[in-house]
Amino acid sequence: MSIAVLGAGVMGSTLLAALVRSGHDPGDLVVSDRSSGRAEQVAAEHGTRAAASTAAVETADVVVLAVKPQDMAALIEEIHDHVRPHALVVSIAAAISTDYLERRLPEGTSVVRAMPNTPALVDQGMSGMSPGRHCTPEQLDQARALLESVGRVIVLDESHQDAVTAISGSGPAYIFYVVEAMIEAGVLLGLPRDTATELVVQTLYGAATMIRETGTHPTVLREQVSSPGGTSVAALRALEDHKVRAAFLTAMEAAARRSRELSPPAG
Ligand SMILES: NC(=O)C1=CN([C@@H]2O[C@H](COP(=O)(O)OP(=O)(O)OC[C@H]3O[C@@H](n4cnc5c(N)ncnc54)[C@H](OP(=O)(O)O)[C@@H]3O)[C@@H](O)[C@H]2O)C=CC1
Ligand SMILES: O=C(O)[C@@H]1CCC=N1
Repeated sequence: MSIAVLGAGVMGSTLLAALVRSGHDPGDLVVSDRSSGRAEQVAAEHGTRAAASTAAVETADVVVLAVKPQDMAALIEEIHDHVRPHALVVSIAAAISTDYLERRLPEGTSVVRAMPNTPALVDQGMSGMSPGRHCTPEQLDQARALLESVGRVIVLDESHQDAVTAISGSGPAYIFYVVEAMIEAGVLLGLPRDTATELVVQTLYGAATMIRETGTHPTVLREQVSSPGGTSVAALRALEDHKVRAAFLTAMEAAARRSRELSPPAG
């Protein structure tokens, strides 16, 4: 199966690397970018080919659109006459609906909208995907296999994609922000920065592994850490005083709203 990745930025290059790691023949993979130098550099790193977007899609069974939402209209116009009749188009762009893609691609083109995240770089990604009108079950499986090469995948109604973008798409940014803040706190408390970093990163990794492996509700896990009258409840009281939980709710509402704002009209 031949796959073209259009856009060799953070996500395009991450997906390309993962496809090679998961056993795809690099000869079946081609990457393009607005900057041909960037496409060639990314292709060389992974032993794949680089080409112009038009040439890349001419031989592709699956076309991955990995450009920013603002660049999508121009890219689709560019490739419109070159997409193969039975190709599957998978867009990973925030805010771009399947309806928008279907109206601009040749009539009947099969489309999947997906929202992965950057932990795909270490095969621990989380993707939510939604099929378009013409996507067959086999093509949905094809898209699933592609995204499973970088982590977990759920299929859900497209009406939830702004929420997926706000939670798991942008989610790594919030987690890194919390990690930064905890490291800074460690430095404030007198720890060397590398010691603070090791303590925080392993704590995050351990806590995430516990949630995943025990299946225990996070509230129960938090209660297990919180000794009566102890240190954890003192810290959690301060987080409540500063309305951190409310801040997270507001933040993710803002991300979903931004996703809706970025969404161009379908017609
Ligand atoms: N970063 C993330 O965490 C996630 C991003 N996404 C989505 O993935 C998409 C890509 O994001 P990201 O990788 O971060 O963005 P980047 O800006 O890193 O990568 C996009 C690349 O596409 C290039 N490009 C622009 N127009 C074209 C074109 N017409 N043909 C070929 N290449 C083109 C850009 O060039 P130039 O630099 O010149 O603009 C850039 O190199 C976005 O739509 C985003 O919403 C989804 C999930 C997570
Ligand atoms: O910030 C963004 O717009 C993109 C979409 C999800 C993660 N990064």
